[in-house]
Amino acid sequence: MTKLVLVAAVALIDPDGRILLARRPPGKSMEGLWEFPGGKVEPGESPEAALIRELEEELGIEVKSECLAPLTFASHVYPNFHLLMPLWVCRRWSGTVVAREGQALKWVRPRDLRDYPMPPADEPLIPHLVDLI
Ligand SMILES: Nc1nc2c([nH]c(=O)n2[C@@H]2O[C@H](COP(=O)(O)OP(=O)(O)OP(=O)(O)O)[C@@H](O)[C@H]2O)c(=O)[nH]1
Repeated sequence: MTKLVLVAAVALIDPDGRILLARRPPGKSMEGLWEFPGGKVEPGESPEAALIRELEEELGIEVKSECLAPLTFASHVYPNFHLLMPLWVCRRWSGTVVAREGQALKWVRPRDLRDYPMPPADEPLIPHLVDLI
């Protein structure tokens, strides 16, 4: 079996029920695709801690673990690895979302998510968000 990669991701939801997508920058794998904020879980790190760290690094916001609610997960075979990606939802954070890594950001209504090309692992997650909001 190929390497299992654990990635923690979140649907941040604003008071209007829109979800934050971030665009993968040029030069990265799957560049230009829109994804949920998050990233790889480092050895010895909990998935929640990894997500909280990534949200601070990428978006400059502070999230408390109590404000993360598990929603669903993606399990997807990419050519070089198997992605296992739990998806949390979060409606409460402190600070203002800013693109700290120069990535494009967009708040998107669930029914419009299909207008934003996402990595193939993410597509099965969309109906869960449509149902939730
Ligand atoms: N954050 C995030 N990553 C996702 C999503 N969907 C998806 O397939 N991924 C994949 O999960 C991995 C997350 O890695 P990362 O963001 O921490 O690191 P990276 O892009 O620097 O890694 P890479 O360039 O080695 O792929 C990437 O391979 C990314 O393509 C998603 O919705 N959010």
